[in-house]
Amino acid sequence: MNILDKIVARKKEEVAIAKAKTSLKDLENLPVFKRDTYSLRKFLTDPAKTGIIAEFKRKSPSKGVINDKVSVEEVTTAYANAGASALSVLTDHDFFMGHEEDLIAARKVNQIPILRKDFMVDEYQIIEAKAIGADIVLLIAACLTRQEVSNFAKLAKSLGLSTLLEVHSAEELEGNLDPNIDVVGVNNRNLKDFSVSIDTSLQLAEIIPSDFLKISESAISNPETIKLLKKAGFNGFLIGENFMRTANPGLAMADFVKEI
Ligand SMILES: O=C(O)c1ccccc1NCC(=O)[C@H](O)[C@H](O)COP(=O)(O)O
Repeated sequence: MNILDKIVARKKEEVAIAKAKTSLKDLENLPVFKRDTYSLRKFLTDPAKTGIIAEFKRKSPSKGVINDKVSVEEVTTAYANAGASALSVLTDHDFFMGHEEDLIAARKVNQIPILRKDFMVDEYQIIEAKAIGADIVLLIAACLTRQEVSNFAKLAKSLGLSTLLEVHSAEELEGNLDPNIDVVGVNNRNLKDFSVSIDTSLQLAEIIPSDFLKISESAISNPETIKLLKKAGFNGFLIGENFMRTANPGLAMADFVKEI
């Protein structure tokens, strides 16, 4: 079993527990569920923003603990003030030391789109994402069938959420380009063996149809890479560890954006 298989197996158990604890009706009755959402497309194409989707990430399977000393409110507001187009907040507990409460806290203090960074395996999580304050859901092609991608993206659209489809290869891209997807993300990290290469983004950029915005995800650690990715047509850049490994991730982002 590779790490992605393990995460997905655990996620299915967690969803079963969550469903037994909180009904869909209870989620839909929360005031936050009824709010207007922020559009990822709108914020990614705003020239006043940087295109960076800045991630709050305490721990990862590939790096272990990155930073468990900082506050989600302080870091995410500093990211927003540094020009983030959107925020990404991990809500997976077991593998990333994240929590739904982190996203709830980030929502209370930010007025830009927030991605629920988790492994979606069930429609329940899409509804839950809206109920905890997210604006964007992540659909990882490697974890889902084409039918699930299509169904989940349709549900997300009906709730006013943006959908980010994550791919790592041409095979994952082809057949998953559903019209309800807003943005295609190319993950430079192979989630099965943790190898990373920016070339994955550069190669796939050419075959992502122009009607989808595109972002590059993972292993982005210097401004030169952003320049290269922009030239290849990327509208956005998902960055976690490079900021989170410092004592002051918001300041790290502010310094980084001076160079892009
Ligand atoms: O980051 C990991 O080790 C990882 C392992 C298994 C599944 C997913 C994983 N990461 C999720 C991500 O895609 C990243 O958190 C995100 O793209 C930011 O990457 P980075 O800037 O390299 O922290």
